[in-house]
Amino acid sequence: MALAVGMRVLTRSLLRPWVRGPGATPGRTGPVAGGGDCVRCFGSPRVLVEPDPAAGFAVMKMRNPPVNSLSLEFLTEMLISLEKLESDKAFHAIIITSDCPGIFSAGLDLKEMCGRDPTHYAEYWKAVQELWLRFYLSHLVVISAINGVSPAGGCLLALSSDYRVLADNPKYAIGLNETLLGIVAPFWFKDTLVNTVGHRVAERALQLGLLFPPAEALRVGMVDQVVPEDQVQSAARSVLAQWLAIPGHARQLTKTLMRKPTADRLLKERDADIQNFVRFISRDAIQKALRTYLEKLKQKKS
Ligand SMILES: CCCCC/C=C\CCC/C=C/CC(=O)SCCNC(=O)CCNC(=O)[C@H](O)C(C)(C)COP(=O)(O)OP(=O)(O)OC[C@H]1O[C@@H](n2cnc3c(N)ncnc32)[C@H](O)[C@@H]1OP(=O)(O)O
Repeated sequence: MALAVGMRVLTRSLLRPWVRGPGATPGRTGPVAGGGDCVRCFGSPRVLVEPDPAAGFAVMKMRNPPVNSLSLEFLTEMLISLEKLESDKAFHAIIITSDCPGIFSAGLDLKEMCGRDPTHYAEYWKAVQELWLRFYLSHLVVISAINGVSPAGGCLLALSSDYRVLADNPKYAIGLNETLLGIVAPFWFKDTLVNTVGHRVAERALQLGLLFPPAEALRVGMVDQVVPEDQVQSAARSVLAQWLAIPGHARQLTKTLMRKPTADRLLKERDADIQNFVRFISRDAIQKALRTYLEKLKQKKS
């Protein structure tokens, strides 16, 4: 409920053309991060959408610096952008990528899960569930152009796409590393990983909290393609052509056939999953582990 209200408010206030000016009028020209002009860009403070309706797709750029951590506001903005693209018949696909150099996404925002009250934890978790459900089941083709490190929730986001292209940089590790933080990946994170890499690889990766560098990620099937860093976006665009050449209804029904049983499990147990998360994250020992982890991240700098 709170999420729905939050989304309505954000829809009105945030979804606007990238350039100044009222309303979400398409067809304007404005500056793109990194220079140049972007015709018809729209988005919100943390999500830049570069649509190419003639080609049938849009690039969704995450820009929640410094590390694209998935805060409640950021999740909400991503959902709104996705919804907008899904409801426009001109779009059949999106490429999701990052605008933060070297980081695809640092995963869930630890500050949303630390030192807050149970109502906040419940609202946050509902938004996390929603993002996964919407991306995992989207009728659009979703390609991840992974141009940075992507632990935990960042990896989940990538795993929710239909195809993953990873930049070949040894720093760009990807995986569900929750156990390293002293927390546990929920069953739907686990199911998404199992569906991608199989039971044995997932079992080992989850227990050890493995973060796979590109060559390893490709070997175990965590990503579909590894390309030189400067070719990630072009490789994602190339592969998109193959996906868009398939009759849309057949591809969409097949995607649903493959993914619905996994999503249904969460849909059936959604409230229980929220309660479970709130109980788990509120434990003193878990709060302590998260604080220590955040502290370690800070100390790393000094
Ligand atoms: C039995 C049933 C159980 C049911 C349980 C249910 C649920 C529990 C499970 C919940 C699932 C959680 C999944 C997650 O996604 S948890 C998040 C995991 N993420 C990480 O481990 C990544 C942490 N970050 C890093 O490793 C690095 O920051 C980096 C991404 C590699 C980037 O490194 P670098 O470029 O050197 O940047 P800094 O480390 O200096 O970070 C800059 C700045 O950002 C803050 N930060 C980093 N990550 C996060 C984050 N995930 N959330 C919030 N903030 C983050 C970092 O603290 C720095 O802040 P300051 O500038 O203020 O110091």
